[in-house]
Amino acid sequence: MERGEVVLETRGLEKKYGENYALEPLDLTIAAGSIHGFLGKNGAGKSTLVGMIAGSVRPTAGEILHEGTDITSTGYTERRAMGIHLLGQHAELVGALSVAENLMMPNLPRGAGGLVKWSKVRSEAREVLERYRLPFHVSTPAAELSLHDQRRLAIARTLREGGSLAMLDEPTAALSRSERRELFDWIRELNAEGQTFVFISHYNSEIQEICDECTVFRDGRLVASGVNPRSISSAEISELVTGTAVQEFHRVPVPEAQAHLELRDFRAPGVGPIDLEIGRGQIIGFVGLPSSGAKELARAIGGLNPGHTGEIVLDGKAVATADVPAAHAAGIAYLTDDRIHEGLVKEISIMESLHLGNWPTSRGLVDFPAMKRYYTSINQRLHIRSSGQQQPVGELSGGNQQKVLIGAILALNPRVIILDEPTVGVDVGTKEEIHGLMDELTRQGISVILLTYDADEMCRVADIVVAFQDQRVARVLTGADITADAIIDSLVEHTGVSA
Ligand SMILES: Nc1ncnc2c1ncn2[C@@H]1O[C@H](COP(=O)(O)OP(=O)(O)OP(=O)(O)O)[C@@H](O)[C@H]1O
Repeated sequence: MERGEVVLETRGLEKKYGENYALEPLDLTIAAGSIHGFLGKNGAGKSTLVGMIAGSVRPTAGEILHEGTDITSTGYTERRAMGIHLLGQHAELVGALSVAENLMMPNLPRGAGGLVKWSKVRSEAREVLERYRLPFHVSTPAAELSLHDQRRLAIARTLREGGSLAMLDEPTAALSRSERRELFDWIRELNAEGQTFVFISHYNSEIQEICDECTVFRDGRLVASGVNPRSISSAEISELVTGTAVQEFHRVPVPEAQAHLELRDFRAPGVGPIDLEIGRGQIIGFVGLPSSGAKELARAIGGLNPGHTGEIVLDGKAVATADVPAAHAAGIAYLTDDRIHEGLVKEISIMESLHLGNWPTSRGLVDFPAMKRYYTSINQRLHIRSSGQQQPVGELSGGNQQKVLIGAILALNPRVIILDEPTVGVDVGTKEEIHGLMDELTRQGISVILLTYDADEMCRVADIVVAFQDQRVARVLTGADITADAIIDSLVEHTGVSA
């Protein structure tokens, strides 16, 4: 197909759940050889649209044409064979299967009699791993890779499959800067060879860097199309997405504060010894490459990385965080970056999810009015897009699930909160609301430990940044020294690897 010809077209394509539109009737074209961005607030309908194009979500009405052929009733597998691929928001790997099998499925090379040629599976997989510079062993089961590495493997698989249209739904979520850079290099390389992409991201800078054209959705409706993201400013993109001007939140730093959380000769699997003090009402950032100790320490404090020695002292008293319930009892709550496996139970309603394991009671009975009041207050604050408090969280969009998870952490009334990638998957407006909320919590005396791969976010909200390397604290940044470059340099200096 020639560059510029229509590779995909939708006519009156719509999706309703019950009476509610996830996506109103939509006419859209995607040009061959383009990198087409889909932008929009949480719950705007972006994932629904790519799901309908890929064949994993059934439209309520309308048509989808691929290279001029109506594929509306064509199944998901057939669409893959036609070259339509979707990398969804979750890794979508088969945990029990090896890296090689995950990469080569469903088209495993076969010999006479249909027998799988395993040596070929492994050698072809090795080539893909080499091409995408992924240091995995082909025989390792995917489940043994970290969430982060599973994501990289899933990206490599989608890009390897190529075809006429590759759709990437928030592919950079929780990737480090260097991995983003690599991903963009791969995308550009493949695009130069003619590959068409749909790219979904909540980062305006990424949209401006990689997309030729974009379409903007709001609350299930197309609000702008044919937008060249490089011809407008980032603030203008934010305004298109949210419908209002978005004010960036900048925290007034709290450089010093009375000790609140202290770690003394603290050691946990993959980290230590650590001696560290966190002041009351401070936001302290932990940065580090995978296995540096940053995440390991945060998880150990939150009770997710058992087997630690040494002391955690909170408000002058030693506390136990041997597991998550113990950490909660001590007043320490951890917001996971893995909401699918560690966060939410998909079948449970929003209202119940906000109190998972911690239902308010009155005279020994579940206090439903209190649960309802809490739902209302969180909803006023974070604007969860849903059909109501009873909707199962599994039916919410990714960003709205994240809002529920944040609400669930706050319902624990913690004294210390550990936020692991709190704004991944949330739209530009909500991101600023979450930053404002963090600031407000610290003014109430709550201390925050923040992990984020977004250096800009770290600079805007952290009072102190602790850089980890080789399982120890390598550097502490404060005040004007907290800059994106300094954060990246502090990793590069010690490792020679760019962050
Ligand atoms: N199975 C379902 N049942 C009911 N409603 C659903 C279901 N799946 C999605 N929705 C609704 O469809 C709407 C669009 O969701 P979608 O996931 O497409 O949003 P999105 O633009 O991708 O958002 P995000 O940026 O948060 O990922 C949301 O309001 C969501 O709650």
